[in-house]
Amino acid sequence: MELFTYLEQYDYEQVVFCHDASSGLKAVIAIHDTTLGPALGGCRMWTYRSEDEAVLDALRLARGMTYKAAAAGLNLGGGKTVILGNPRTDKSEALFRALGRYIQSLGGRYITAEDVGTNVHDMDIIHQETNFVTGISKTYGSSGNPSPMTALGVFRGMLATAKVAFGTDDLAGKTVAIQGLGSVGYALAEHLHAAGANLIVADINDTSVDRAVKELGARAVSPAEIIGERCDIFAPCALGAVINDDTIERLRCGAVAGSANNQLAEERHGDRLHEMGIVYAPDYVINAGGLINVADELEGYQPERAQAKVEAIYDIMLQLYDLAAQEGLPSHKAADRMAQARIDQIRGVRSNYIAGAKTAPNRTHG
Ligand SMILES: NC(=O)C1=CN([C@@H]2O[C@H](COP(=O)(O)OP(=O)(O)OC[C@H]3O[C@@H](n4cnc5c(N)ncnc54)[C@H](O)[C@@H]3O)[C@@H](O)[C@H]2O)C=CC1
Ligand SMILES: O=C(O)CCC(=O)C(=O)O
Repeated sequence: MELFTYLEQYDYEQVVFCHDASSGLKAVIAIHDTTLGPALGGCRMWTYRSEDEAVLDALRLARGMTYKAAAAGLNLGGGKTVILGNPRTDKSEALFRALGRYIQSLGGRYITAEDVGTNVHDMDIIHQETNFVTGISKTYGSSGNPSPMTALGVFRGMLATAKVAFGTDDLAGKTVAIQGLGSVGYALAEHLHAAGANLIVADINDTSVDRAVKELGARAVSPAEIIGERCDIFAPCALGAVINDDTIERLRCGAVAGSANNQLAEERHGDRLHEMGIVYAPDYVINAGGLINVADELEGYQPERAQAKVEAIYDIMLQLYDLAAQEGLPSHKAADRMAQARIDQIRGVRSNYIAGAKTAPNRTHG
């Protein structure tokens, strides 16, 4: 990868390569844009096939966070960390503390949280070295695991999507195919079950699939089949780039709405969904619930306030679909336009110098 060419193309601010020989830490912190505030985004731990793949993942995820915060109305920029390693075998206190020290060295330009492969316990370890971490244990006055709020936001966004795709936001009797029953996917399945939806599920981990079959009456299919299942809504809740050249023509759904980041392998796949008449819920708008929840910590966490903002994803999604219809745009392009417009407006407002300006949210606990 031509790194600086890529950074220039999408206007990234900073990439930090973190290496610590004693703990074995190899990580990349990508900061895309801090116009609206400090970059906040989770920390992913994954067994990447190559270093290039890891760097690109960090970059793509960080840029998504810039737009996610902007579209959600938060005063935060976009960043993300990836740790190269196996989350099952390579975790240690030393590794997360080494990362915490790198995050501390950025002086608040970047704040971390959970992502795939990391959890509240890992964040608590990072917290031993830095306050620039969210989603730590509730005993610190923090918000804990963001996944339930992400799932709630996706559920609310799915209701809005159904309204546009099917003319009703009643999901009773609708069929939703969920790819990935992890922290978010399973909690989403529970909301859908409670709303009377029929579930089709797949995961590479049989335990969560068996549980969904038993507890939620879901029908299980293999990970290879799920994307081609006939359903009303396909919900990608595993990893990114699932809508790609190999999968897109197999979709048999009226809408795509799920939690995974970077669902579209390329922008043109969003255009193709639009041509196919499939309503696409832009990932970074519908999955902002976790971010909204952890961001609330920066003002002193209040669960009711955070939940109200997460539930408002329903309204943001409807505004977005309205904009897309008015402008004749595919929804992913309308989302980019909505997010970029806010960043540009606030950049203009902030161009006036004022002494002692509030530049970042204040964390009210340690
Ligand atoms: N946890 C959160 O609050 C947020 C998560 N997201 C995104 O949502 C997605 C899911 O996140 P989590 O639930 O936290 O992760 P997780 O790691 O708990 O769950 C992912 C699940 O997907 C399964 N999976 C992996 N590959 C699969 C495949 N090929 N087919 C079917 N299942 C597969 C895994 O076995 C696992 O159960 C990720 O893309 C993440 O970046 C986005 C915003 C916030
Ligand atoms: O929900 C989180 O863990 C923090 C935000 C984030 O990293 C994300 O939305 O992808």
